[in-house]
Amino acid sequence: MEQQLTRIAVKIGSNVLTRRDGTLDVTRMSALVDQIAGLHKAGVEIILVSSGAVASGRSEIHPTKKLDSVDQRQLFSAVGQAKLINRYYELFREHGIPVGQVLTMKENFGTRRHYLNQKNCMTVMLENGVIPIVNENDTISVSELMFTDNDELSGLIASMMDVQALIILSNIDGIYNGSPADPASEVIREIEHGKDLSSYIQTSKSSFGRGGMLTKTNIARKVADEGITVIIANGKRDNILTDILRNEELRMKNEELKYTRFIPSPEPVSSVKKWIAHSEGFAKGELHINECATKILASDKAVSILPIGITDVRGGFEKDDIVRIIDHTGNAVGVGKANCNSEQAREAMGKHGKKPVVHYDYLYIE
Ligand SMILES: Nc1ncnc2c1ncn2[C@@H]1O[C@H](COP(=O)(O)OP(=O)(O)O)[C@@H](O)[C@H]1O
Ligand SMILES: N[C@@H](CCC(=O)OP(=O)(O)O)C(=O)O
Repeated sequence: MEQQLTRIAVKIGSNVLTRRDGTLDVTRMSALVDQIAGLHKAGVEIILVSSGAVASGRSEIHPTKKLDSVDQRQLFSAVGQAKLINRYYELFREHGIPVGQVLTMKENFGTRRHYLNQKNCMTVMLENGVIPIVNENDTISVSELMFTDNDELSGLIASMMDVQALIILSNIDGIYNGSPADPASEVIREIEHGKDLSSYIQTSKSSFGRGGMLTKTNIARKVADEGITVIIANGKRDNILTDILRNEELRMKNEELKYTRFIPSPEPVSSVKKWIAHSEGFAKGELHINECATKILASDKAVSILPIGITDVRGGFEKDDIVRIIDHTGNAVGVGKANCNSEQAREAMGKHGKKPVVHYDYLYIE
């Protein structure tokens, strides 16, 4: 066995759990629970990120007047999440496995303190043999507070919980090298670091999904860059999870089994850097750097952002806030945790012999 997987995250997309008519596919859900239960009993710690709240609520409630999209999502998810977690509870109970519900939102990843609180919650669940079932708190996370979709959430969870693999289950066998509808297209089996996939991805989404394949690909790339194997596979196929794990552990070449695997980076990334990598959306300001600093950052050297290389400081930020790093051509090249506030950074800007504005340990270059 090449690599014994001991902790994984599994994301189940809306489409896997819903039938064509939008109702919850309990047969599929039950089959996936059976596989997860088998893996759990074999000693694999599993964090489940499950969509399906909105879809399962939609078939339960029939509003009398027309609702806007926010009202619909809030109403359906409030009803649907209760239904969904109840189903999981019953299905896992048949295997004697306790489950717990974790509802979260984007803001909870914004500060390091909230982030560590969530991490602690899931760690204590795993330590006590409980499977965390995570979903976005759709009832209160609206518009800009929302994750792009649950793929983004699953990436954050995988990174936060230091899993070895993230398995994203959708209703398609993987990423195709063309339109999935074209019979000439094939599933890409392995994706190496740095490969540009944009020309393959269509903007179309499946009927109940939110983000589409593009977000899946972007998230998968980022998570794989942090050293985590990411797999995109078809959750509608029988025994898919069990087959993937066997295949991954033995590194067998099973030609029958199709899925896309993002090869993880061999470089380890510290847990603080992982948090910073996913915190771009919370940036409070920008540090613009000169050409020389840009070149050094792009090299393999471990360097901090020093005031001498900074040409402009934008926005108002406090010490420990997240800031975006912008290169001399105006491109965002990374994110970091500020070592001082924006006033102090402006004061030191362009000067020699000053303390770093972002220390290397708190800097994530994309
Ligand atoms: N190159 C591609 N390979 C595979 N799927 C693609 C590709 N381009 C677009 N897609 C679409 O992405 C969909 C999956 O994304 P999404 O609808 O967000 O699923 P989920 O709800 O499971 O997260 C597929 O059903 C497919 O229609
Ligand atoms: N939180 C939502 C999931 C929405 C979503 O993004 O789903 P998906 O397209 O499966 O990633 C729900 O439970 O309905």
